[in-house]
Amino acid sequence: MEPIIKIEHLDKWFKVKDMDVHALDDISLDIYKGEIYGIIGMSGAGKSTLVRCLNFLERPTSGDVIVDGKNLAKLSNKELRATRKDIGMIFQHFNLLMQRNVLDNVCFPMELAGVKKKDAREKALEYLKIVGLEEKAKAYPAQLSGGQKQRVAIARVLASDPKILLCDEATSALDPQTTKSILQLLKEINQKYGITIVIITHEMAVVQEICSHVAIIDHGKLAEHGLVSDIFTAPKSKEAKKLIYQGYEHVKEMKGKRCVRIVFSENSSFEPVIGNMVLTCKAPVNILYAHTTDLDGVAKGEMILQLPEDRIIGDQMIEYLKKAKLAVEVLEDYVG
Ligand SMILES: Nc1ncnc2c1ncn2[C@@H]1O[C@H](COP(=O)(O)OP(=O)(O)OP(=O)(O)O)[C@@H](O)[C@H]1O
Repeated sequence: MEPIIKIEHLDKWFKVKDMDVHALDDISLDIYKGEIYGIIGMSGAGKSTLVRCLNFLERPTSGDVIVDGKNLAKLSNKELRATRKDIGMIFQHFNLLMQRNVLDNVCFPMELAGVKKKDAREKALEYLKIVGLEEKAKAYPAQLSGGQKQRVAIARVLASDPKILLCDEATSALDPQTTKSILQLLKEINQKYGITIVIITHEMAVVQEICSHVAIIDHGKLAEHGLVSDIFTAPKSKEAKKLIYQGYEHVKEMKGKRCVRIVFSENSSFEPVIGNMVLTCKAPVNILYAHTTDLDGVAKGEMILQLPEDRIIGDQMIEYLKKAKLAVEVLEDYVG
């Protein structure tokens, strides 16, 4: 199967006064139909530039973007416009037309495409129903909450029947509860219509909530990519580790101490493992953090243990946990 988005050796340079900024540095990535692909990185990493290169809002300096078999660099302007119709986009600040009501906002792209007014309204109401906002059809954007505005933007993008939906920090202006409901809606859309979704975010929680795959971008380079559950269980790059650990509330407690992070499938019997480890090594451990996360339908448990000060006993414990086939990561290098 061919990927629906193929990014090959993508490079983007910006010239700012007499300085050259290397915003994207040799990025190659395959995204397949039906995936929810997260692109995550710190501020300035190059995420927005990358997503804007996917529909040629930004032209890459070199490299190729192939969407549904079409190399965007080789298309005429007309062909590019036609291909862009397959790629919808939603934004952090929703980009609604403030002087139009909700229904007219959703109708707008259909009007531009020449759909008859009556048909457009019917379709728009259908999409408003899907996003749960039928009763707000006559309201104006100023009368809506942030979450409702993003729902309108989602209904509007669905009205163009996209194959791909790009979400640029689409939940960054929303509170955690509203974020969850918008992510749930995106997941439903992905499952119901088979739309491939690319999500740009700086929050690992967003990736963990709905993405099947993730690419970690750091200083314009691809640091690591793959299945979210694999990277969560055993992050390899320093950037992936940083992103996964940045959410821990107990980071302060871990500072200066020797801690390990273990990850296990929820149904595996980890409790006897910890208990037996303590009995075998004859030293107690401190549980600093324990949490279960649902990653794309796979329940994963994670725990952060503070090891005894005695290094030899600590080493024995690490060995014990590894022998028990748990994913074990020593945290001392990355905390703080
Ligand atoms: N139009 C532009 N002109 C000049 N430099 C730019 C332009 N757009 C982006 N850059 C630079 O490219 C780099 C990557 O920026 P980009 O906006 O893609 O990062 P980001 O990961 O999306 O960051 P954020 O999360 O803060 O939006 C930054 O150094 C930025 O200053």
